Amino acid sequence: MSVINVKGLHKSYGSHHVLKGLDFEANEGEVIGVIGKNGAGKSTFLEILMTIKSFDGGEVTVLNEGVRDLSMNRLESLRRDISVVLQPTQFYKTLKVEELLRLFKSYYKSKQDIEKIMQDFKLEEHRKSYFDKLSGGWKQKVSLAIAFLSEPKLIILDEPTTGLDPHMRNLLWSYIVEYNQKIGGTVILTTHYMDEIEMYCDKVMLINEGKNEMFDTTDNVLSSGFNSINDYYLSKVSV
Ligand SMILES: Nc1ncnc2c1ncn2[C@@H]1O[C@H](COP(=O)(O)OP(=O)(O)OP(=O)(O)O)[C@@H](O)[C@H]1O
Repeated sequence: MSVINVKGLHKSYGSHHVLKGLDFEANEGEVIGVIGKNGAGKSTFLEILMTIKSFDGGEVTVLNEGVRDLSMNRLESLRRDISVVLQPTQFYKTLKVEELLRLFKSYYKSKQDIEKIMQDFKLEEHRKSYFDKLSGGWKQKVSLAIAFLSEPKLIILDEPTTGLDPHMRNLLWSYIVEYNQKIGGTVILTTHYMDEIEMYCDKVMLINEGKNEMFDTTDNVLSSGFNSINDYYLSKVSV
């Protein structure tokens, strides 16, 4: 089943034309990595899928809803099925980890057991820590736990593992993979780590010059004569 369908997507910031007719599709249960050099438009693309950024042309359908002309009610109901990891905001600062999870549980009207989430994400040792005082990796873990609280159909993650140590990176990926396998949820993420794409993603899209220069399975890319996704990237994208 199609979860996201994008056709001919255009997005400009003033006179800066960032996305120039991008096509994309995600089906239920797929893990898709979006790659491209700095400034290629990856975050812009993800934010459009998250329904938090407008666009100038093309069609974007998320969970069977065309997102351009949705009423606020329909948009809110659509957003309930999508989890995103956003940059932590000011208000996180004054809350402890456990309080934050309880707050989002009530916000999402989630039936998930906070204790179980806390165990799954191994957050117990920081239960009483203020979010603001945690290291970057721990903040990422808490943000992911929050994302999984709502049992979303779709998870969109912008560079979820940037700046994390290798163990933390593995741990985050194990949560993503488990969510994907247990619930059959769809995951779309950006990363600059080509090894992650190779190990964990079913498909990969390369955004270059505002378009999907390549969108294929990682297996197909590797069997087309490249030793790694990193080799592919280096051969296709100029500095
Ligand atoms: N709100 C904005 N206003 C103006 N220009 C913007 C805005 N957001 C992004 N841009 C520009 O659009 C282009 C694409 O940015 P975007 O953040 O989508 O790229 P990216 O591929 O995610 O980059 P990176 O890998 O560095 O995170 C960049 O040139 C950026 O400067």
